[in-house]
Amino acid sequence: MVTLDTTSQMGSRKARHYAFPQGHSSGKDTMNASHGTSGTAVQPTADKVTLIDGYVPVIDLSSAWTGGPEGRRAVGRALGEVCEHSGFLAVAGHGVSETVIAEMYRATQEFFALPLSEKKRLLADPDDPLMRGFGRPGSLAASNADASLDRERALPDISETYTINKLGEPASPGLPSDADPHLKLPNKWPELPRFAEAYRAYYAAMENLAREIMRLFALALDLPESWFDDKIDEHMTNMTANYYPAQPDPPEPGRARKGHHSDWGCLTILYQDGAPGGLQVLDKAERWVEVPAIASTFVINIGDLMARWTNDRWVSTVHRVVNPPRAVAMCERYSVPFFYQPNYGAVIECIPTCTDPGNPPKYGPITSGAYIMDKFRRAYGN
Ligand SMILES: O=C(O)CCC(=O)C(=O)O
Ligand SMILES: [Fe+2]
Repeated sequence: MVTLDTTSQMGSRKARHYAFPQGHSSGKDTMNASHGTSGTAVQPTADKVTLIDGYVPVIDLSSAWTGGPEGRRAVGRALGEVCEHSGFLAVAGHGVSETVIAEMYRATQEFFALPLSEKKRLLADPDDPLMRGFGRPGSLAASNADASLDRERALPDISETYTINKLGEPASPGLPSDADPHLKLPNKWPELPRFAEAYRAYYAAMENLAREIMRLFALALDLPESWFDDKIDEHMTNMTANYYPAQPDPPEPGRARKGHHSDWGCLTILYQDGAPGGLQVLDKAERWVEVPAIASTFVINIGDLMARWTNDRWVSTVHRVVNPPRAVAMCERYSVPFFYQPNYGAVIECIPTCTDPGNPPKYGPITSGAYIMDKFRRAYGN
């Protein structure tokens, strides 16, 4: 699948990226198809929801689609347990077309391969609270509640980003009249063949998956299955492609591909390729645990807003993206998170089943829109 020649690349200082294995574009959806992912492929079995156990387990969603109410409850239970423990998992059986994923990945590689001057033509409007287009340098670690802004901003993440949001689409969700009009700035599309098409198709697939996962989350929280529906039907989700360039020279001490942080929104659905210098999560013993890229799965994690919504019953776990070891420093990496963010006006306040007399609500109400805009200001200074 993925082969790495670590002996000669430092000499050539030539960036390496992960090619699709032969036959990938057949359009067939199989559990073993792969597009730059590595690690063990997982095989769903009819009678198991948890395919691989651990701090970041692999959960098979198939029973939620095919197993009737009992299947949905079983998957909901499994998701709920993980969300209380690590808040990080990989999902198989998600139903997203391999072709849609492969097209998004191809488009992503093509975009970041453009000359910097071309990418800068799509630079995010400084007034855009959601930083759509080619992102400014920034530091995710600066968004942490306890961060020293000056220190973190002096050590920006070693990545490039490109972001779209549904609010920037022609038929975009409504906003209250007092909302910042810049939220409606249009998405910035590169003039690359089939790029916008690939991104829109992938975004739509993520919207479907996220909505379904929210329904399973409702079951996990002993809520009616449709409880979240009217809070996410006009969601304002940023989909961000991350490009982590090769590192011919050792990075400045203290700088990482992405500094440690927790995600801000409700849940993140992450596509990651299997290149070295990847994702790690902090476990309960404060050890960094690698999150391998497993073929045909997505990583899912809970964000701060969901932790707040559940009165901290569910956890938003700290993670980071490390620099590659020097022996493979010429390996580029790509990842594409879909940061699911409820409707602008959705009021996030303690979910009724997450409190009782001995466990009062810890946080006051806040709207989804105000919350996310504040996080952006911290990380990118807008
Ligand atoms: O690149 C990754 O695997 C994760 C990136 C990430 O954590 C983020 O963009 O919030
Ligand atoms: Fe993250």
